[in-house]
Parts: sequence; structure tokens; C-alpha cells
Amino acid sequence: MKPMLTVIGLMSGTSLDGVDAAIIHTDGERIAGFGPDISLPYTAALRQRARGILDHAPTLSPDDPELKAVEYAITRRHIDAVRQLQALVPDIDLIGFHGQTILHAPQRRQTWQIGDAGLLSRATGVAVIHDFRSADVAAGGEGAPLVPWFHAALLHDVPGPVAVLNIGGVANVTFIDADNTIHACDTGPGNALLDDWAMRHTGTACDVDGGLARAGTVNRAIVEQLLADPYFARPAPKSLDRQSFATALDQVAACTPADGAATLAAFTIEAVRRTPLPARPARWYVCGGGRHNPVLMQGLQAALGAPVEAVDRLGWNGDALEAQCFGFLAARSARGLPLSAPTITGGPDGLSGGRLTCAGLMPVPSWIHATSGRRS
Ligand SMILES: Nc1ncnc2c1ncn2[C@@H]1O[C@H](COP(=O)(O)OP(=O)(O)OP(=O)(O)O)[C@@H](O)[C@H]1O
Ligand SMILES: CC(=O)N[C@H]1[C@@H]2OC[C@@H](O2)[C@@H](O)[C@@H]1O[C@H](C)C(=O)O
Repeated sequence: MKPMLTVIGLMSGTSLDGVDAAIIHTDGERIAGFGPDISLPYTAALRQRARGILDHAPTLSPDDPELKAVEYAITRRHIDAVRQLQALVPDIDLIGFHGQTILHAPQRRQTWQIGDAGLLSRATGVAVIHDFRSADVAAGGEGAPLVPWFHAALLHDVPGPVAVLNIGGVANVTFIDADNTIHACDTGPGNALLDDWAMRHTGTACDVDGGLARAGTVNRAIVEQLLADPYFARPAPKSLDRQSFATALDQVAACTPADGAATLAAFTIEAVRRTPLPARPARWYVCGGGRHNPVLMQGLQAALGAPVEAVDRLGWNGDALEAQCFGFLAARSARGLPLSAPTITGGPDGLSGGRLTCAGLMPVPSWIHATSGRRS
């Protein structure tokens, strides 16, 4: 076994804003350090086409020509990101490629991330681990969130109970108890509803710095209606699709743009507050793009009754964290280590995941664990 791997992690999240790529030095348990990271945005046209695919994913054939074209364009963007990092750090052992989630329905044993791992491996000359969620979903787990093992590795010297909250398109929490048990789930909406609302009313991709929400008044009755969704009464583990609460936009449709934004921001915040956790976190650390929105951060601080800070305060890189995570998970997969757990996704104890793709005649690296998925 090679002791420490140099891995590029790639994440393109539910916000559909682009590709984050980051280098991590890890054996899948310890983190020896991080290398450079970059973000390559999707063009507005690609973002719109990806959104079209996401909106129609439940009825799409895997051979749909537009799906294939968008998958190709997204893969090319990932190849560009990897090549830029390879120009800085040529000796890369492995790539962890999340792909673009277009559908997540674990109750139907379905989770769908698009992206061509074979093309990525051929174009970069590096072995790729991808399809991180399917094994857990096939075994009855939620398949998400998968970031908790990484948060736990980073938090090893931070005493629990502590929570890490990721506010991406969807929001998810990792909770580490005083005895180091890891619990997790998706809390509810993150920025996705706010993004869609801002696009509808201002033509901008998000409510920049919470400007719209700050000018509005929260409609508490609508927030309560939104929180009546059965998802919030379910115990963890549980996970969401980007579109799980898409009808919320209809429920705020009669609000002014500012009041609608304020109400959707309050929905995100209140969903976090009501998330069933085994104990109250002594501190909350926030990552994901939502930590740049002061309305969300101040609202969380007021609602949670404990200090709320951006993860950057811990010295973490809050923008590269998810990409680093999929590098870390690729190293775990290469070693056959678990990616999930009963208290994280509800999947079986000890289950690894991910699939290995080594394109063409590339030899399978000797340090790849025999159970780390099939070669394609
Ligand atoms: N200055 C800002 N003001 C308000 N919102 C912001 C700002 N910067 C980023 N965001 C929000 O952060 C989002 C991007 O967050 P992030 O990159 O964490 O999402 P993601 O990784 O795609 O999602 P997920 O974690 O659900 O997969 C944007 O869509 C936007 O809503
Ligand atoms: C199916 C899917 O892609 N889920 C994402 C999404 O974005 C946030 C939240 O919903 C989380 O569950 C997950 O991503 C993070 C990286 C995870 O798996 O931990």
C-alpha cells in the first residue's frame, strides 16, 4: 500500500455553478495536507442546459441525446480543471470524480450522477474513482450525505458535540458527539430555492450577500406551511433531491421579491434548527456558498443558541472543502474503507463504495484494494 496518495477531488454541486477541483494528500484516514484548488464555473448556457436535464431527469432515458451532450460538456469542464491542477502538481495518483447529480431518490433506490469517468481517465492519464453513492443506495442507505467521514477526519482534535453545516443547493449537517460518533443528514433547503427566486425576480444567479432577503419581512405562516412537509418529521438518516421543495416557490409566489427571499431564507434556517440531532452542538461551523450570505449566517446565529462560525475560522478552505472531500473518499474507496455508516446514511456498517475506471491499457495501481469496485 502506498502510504499517502496525492488525489484530485472533483465536485460539481447541486447549485450547478461549476466544478470545484482540489488536491489532497491522504491515505483515506489521515490528511497529510492540501495542494492547490480551483473553481471553473459553468457557462450560463451550460448551467441552463444542465438545469433542463435536472428538471426532466425522472423521465429521461440514459441514452437521451441532450443528456449525453450535457454529460460530455460537463466532463470536458472537469478535464480542464484536472489539467490545470496537473500543470501545478504533475504527479497525481488518483482522481475522485463525484459527477453532477441530476436525480436523487433513494426511496426508489435511485441516485444519478452524470459524467464520463472513462473519458476523464483517458484525457488525464489518471485512474478515476466515481459513482460514490450507488453502493450505499443499493444496500438501502440514503447515499447522502457522504462528507461526514471527511469532516470527522478534519475535526479530530476539536472536542464534540460539534456540528458542521454545509449550505449548498441543499443543506446537510455532520454532527460529532462527545463520544466521537458521527451522525448526519440533509437538513432541508440550502440556497437552491433562494437562487431560483433571485433568478426569477432579479435575473441574478443568487441573492448576492442576502441583499434581497435583508430588505424583506419573513412570512411566518408560510414558513410553518413549508415546514409541514413530512420530511421534517422524519428521523435521520435522511437525504434530499435538489428539487425536493421546488413547490415552495409557488407558496411564496404572492410575496414581494424581498419578502419571498426573506421567507425562503427563514425556511432554510428554521429547517436547520429543527433537524433531529442526538444532542445540542456546542458550536456550529458552516461551509458551502451559503456561508457568504450574511442573512443566513445571522439568522442561524440567532436561531441555534450556540456560536455559529464559518469553517474558515478553523483554518479550513470553505470553498474547496467538498472537492477535497471527494479526493479523500476516493482514497478511502481505493483502500476499501467505508464511505458511509448506519448513523450517516442508514446504509450497512463497513460498506465501501465508488467504482474504479482506468482507461485503456493503464495498469490498475498496486495500492488499489481488491474490493474497490470494478474496472471499466
Ligand atoms: N455572496 C453570496 N451571497 C449569497 N449567496 C451566495 C454568495 N456566494 C455564494 N452563494 C450561494 O452559494 C451557492 C453555491 O454554493 P456551493 O458551491 O456550496 O453549492 P454546491 O456545492 O453546488 O451545492 P451542494 O453542496 O448542495 O452540492 C450559490 O448558488 C449561492 O446561492
Ligand atoms: C445526491 C447529492 O448529490 N446530494 C448532495 C446535495 O448537496 C448537499 C446535500 O445534497 C448532500 O447530501 C450531497 O452532497 C454532499 C457533498 C455530501 O454527499 O455530503
